[in-house]
Amino acid sequence: MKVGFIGAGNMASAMIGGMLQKGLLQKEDIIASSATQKTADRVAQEFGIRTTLDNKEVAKAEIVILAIKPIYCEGVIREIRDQIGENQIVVTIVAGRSLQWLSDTFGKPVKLIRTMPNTPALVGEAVTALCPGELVSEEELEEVCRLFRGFGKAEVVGEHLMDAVVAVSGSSPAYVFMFIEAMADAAVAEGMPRAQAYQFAAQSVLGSAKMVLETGKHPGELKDMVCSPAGTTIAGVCKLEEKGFRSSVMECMKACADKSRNM
Ligand SMILES: NC(=O)C1=CN([C@@H]2O[C@H](COP(=O)(O)OP(=O)(O)OC[C@H]3O[C@@H](n4cnc5c(N)ncnc54)[C@H](O)[C@@H]3O)[C@@H](O)[C@H]2O)C=CC1
Ligand SMILES: O=C(O)[C@@H]1CCC=N1
Repeated sequence: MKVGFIGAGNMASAMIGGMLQKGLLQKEDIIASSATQKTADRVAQEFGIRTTLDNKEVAKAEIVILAIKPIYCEGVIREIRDQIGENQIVVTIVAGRSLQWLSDTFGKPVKLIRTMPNTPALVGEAVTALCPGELVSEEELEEVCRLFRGFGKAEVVGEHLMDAVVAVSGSSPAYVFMFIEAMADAAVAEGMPRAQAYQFAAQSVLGSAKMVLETGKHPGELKDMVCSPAGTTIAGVCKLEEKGFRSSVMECMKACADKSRNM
C-alpha cells in the first residue's frame, strides 16, 4: 500500500515518524510533498522517504493524506482533484474542514475520511478521531484505522464531535506541554536542575494519565488519593482553585472548539 502526504510539516512528520518506527509501512511506501525544497530535503533526510514539490505525484498514492494548513486546502484540492480516482482514499487531517466542504470542493464523488490526530504520533501515543464519508466501505475505513492505530489509538466518531476532538486531543498536547513547562520552571525556582525538572514533571503527567486510563477510577478520586489532610497537595489544590485553574482549562478548550467551528 502506498501512502502519500500532501504537506510535510509538524503533523505529517509526526505521523510518518510514528508509522516508520512501528514498522507499519516501509519508507519506500511513503511519499510526501511540501511547498519548499528546504522542507522536502529535510523530511527526505530525516525519514529516508521520497519527497517532491509536485502534489500531483503524491496524488497517485492509494491513500492520499491532506496535511496542509486549512487556508491551502482549497487550492491543493483544485490542483489534484482531476487525478483522484474512484478507488483512492483521501484522508484529511485538516482542522475545521467538514466532509461536506471537502466533497463540494472536489466537486465529484471521492472516498473521503476526515480525521484529527495529534503530535504524540511521533512516539506511538497519538489518539485520532476518524469520520468516514458515505462512499467509504467498512473495509476501507478499517484499513485506514489500522494505519492510524500504528502510532496510537484511533476511534471512529460522529462528525458533530470533531470540534470537541480538536480541543481535547488535537490541540491539547500544546496545553499539556505548557503545564509541564510551568511545573518544571517552578521546580527550577526551588533549586532543581532544569533537565531533571523536565523529567520529573513529564513522568508525573505520564504516570497520572496512565492511572486514569488503567484504573478506571474517577480523576477526582485519584486526586483525593494524593491529598493528605492538612498536607502539601491540598495547599497546592486550594491555590489552583483560587487562581481558576479548572475554569481556565475549560475556557481554553471552548476557545479552541469555537475556532475549529468557525474556521
Ligand atoms: N500540528 C498539530 O498538532 C496538528 C495539526 N493538524 C492539522 O494538520 C495540518 C498541518 O498542520 P501542521 O503540520 O501543524 O502545519 P505545518 O505548517 O507544520 O505544515 C504544513 C506543511 O504544508 C506544506 N505546504 C504548504 N502549502 C502547500 C502546498 N500548496 N502543497 C504542498 N504542501 C504545502 C508546508 O510546506 C508545510 O510543510 C493543519 O491543517 C492542521 O489543522 C491536525 C492535528 C494536529
Ligand atoms: O492549531 C491547529 O490549528 C492544529 C489543529 C489541531 C492542532 N493543531
